[in-house]
Amino acid sequence: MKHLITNIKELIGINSNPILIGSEMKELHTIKNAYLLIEDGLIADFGEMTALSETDYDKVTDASTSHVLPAWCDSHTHIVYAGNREQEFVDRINGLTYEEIANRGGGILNSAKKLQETDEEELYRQSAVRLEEVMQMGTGAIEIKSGYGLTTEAELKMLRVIKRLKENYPVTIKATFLGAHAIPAEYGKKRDKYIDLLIEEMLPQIADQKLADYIDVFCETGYFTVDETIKLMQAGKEYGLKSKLHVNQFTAIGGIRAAVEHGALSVDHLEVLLPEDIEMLTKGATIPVALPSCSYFLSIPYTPARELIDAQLPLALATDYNPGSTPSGNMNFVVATACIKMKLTPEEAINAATINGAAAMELSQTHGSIAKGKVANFIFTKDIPSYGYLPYSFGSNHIAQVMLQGEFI
Ligand SMILES: N=CN[C@@H](CCC(=O)O)C(=O)O
Ligand SMILES: [Zn+2]
Repeated sequence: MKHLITNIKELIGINSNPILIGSEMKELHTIKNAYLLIEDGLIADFGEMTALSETDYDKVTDASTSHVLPAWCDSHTHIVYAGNREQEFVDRINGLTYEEIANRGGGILNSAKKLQETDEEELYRQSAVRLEEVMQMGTGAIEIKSGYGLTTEAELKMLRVIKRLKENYPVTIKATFLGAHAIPAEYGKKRDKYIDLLIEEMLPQIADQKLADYIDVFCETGYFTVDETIKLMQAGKEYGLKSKLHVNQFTAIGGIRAAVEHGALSVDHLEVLLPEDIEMLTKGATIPVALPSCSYFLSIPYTPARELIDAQLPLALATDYNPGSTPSGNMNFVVATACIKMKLTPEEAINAATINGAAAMELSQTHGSIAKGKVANFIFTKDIPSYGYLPYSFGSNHIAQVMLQGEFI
């Protein structure tokens, strides 16, 4: 099946590099008045309209009112959860902090209780609604974490739901095991017993059933220590799982050094960064990932993204869609907020949300840019004056249509 898209106002994100680093992120290559040829769900060709040679196509679509860019690659989400935490939102408005709510048994443990009480079918149904919502907002590849189960049974349930979503939707999904999201209350002072459960009971079953691509740990004061994080990264590695870590959200305790030294794929959050953390990142290949919607929702500092890019590091942007700190999966808002609050240029923000997001999921050979052979995942915009208008005119929906795997959804 050959589908030709003609007269594209501007085709955006033409790039064959697997990741863009530092000043490279400023470049966003485009072609004005372009065509795009899609064959069997992949990009077969593209170029200027004037270079298009006459051939037979099965379908032709005129895109003369659209800018076309790669679908978003959201490398950090927790979209499989049960219910919501709207009450905690109101509690925070009334003066409690995220930490105070967690210390009273709210937060992650609140979501874990809800998820344990929800059957697998209902959990799938609620999660599928969220996945469909983010696809309509332009997301074509997404990472989804477990971590609201915190028992073997409930963690496996979450990961099976992710597997079913993978099978049923035309969006590329990577699954991450985040059993080390919080210590369940019943383990109290016996935290070592919970770490043993993660390593000796959960990991082997998850690996045996091929339910996860990565392992994650919430390395943070009050959650998991650096030593525990290292132990879990090493255990994951024995089962072939690279790490993608939650680090430096509230405090800088040395998680970044551990991540880089143990070859983590990404370090995510980074709202609180010390100069030595940035220095450490320049010595390794671990990708920093910023989550600006989380900063927005919790009123915590924004990741110093300018400093990271100016240190010649790559940067990826993701949503962190979850019920507690970021009940939003809108990558368009993430891109706009990165420009408005973190001083990224529109070019840097779009690159961070596409090709660098793909790299943070090891998908950049197939996703995240316009290049021959890549999956035909695109956002077709409404009639806007330029791609910079997307973050500038924040909060409006500028998407006319989304194409995933060569089909309009
Ligand atoms: N920080 C850790 N985990 C999630 C939020 C957890 C929650 O509040 O449910 C995050 O990435 O922000
Ligand atoms: Zn998260």
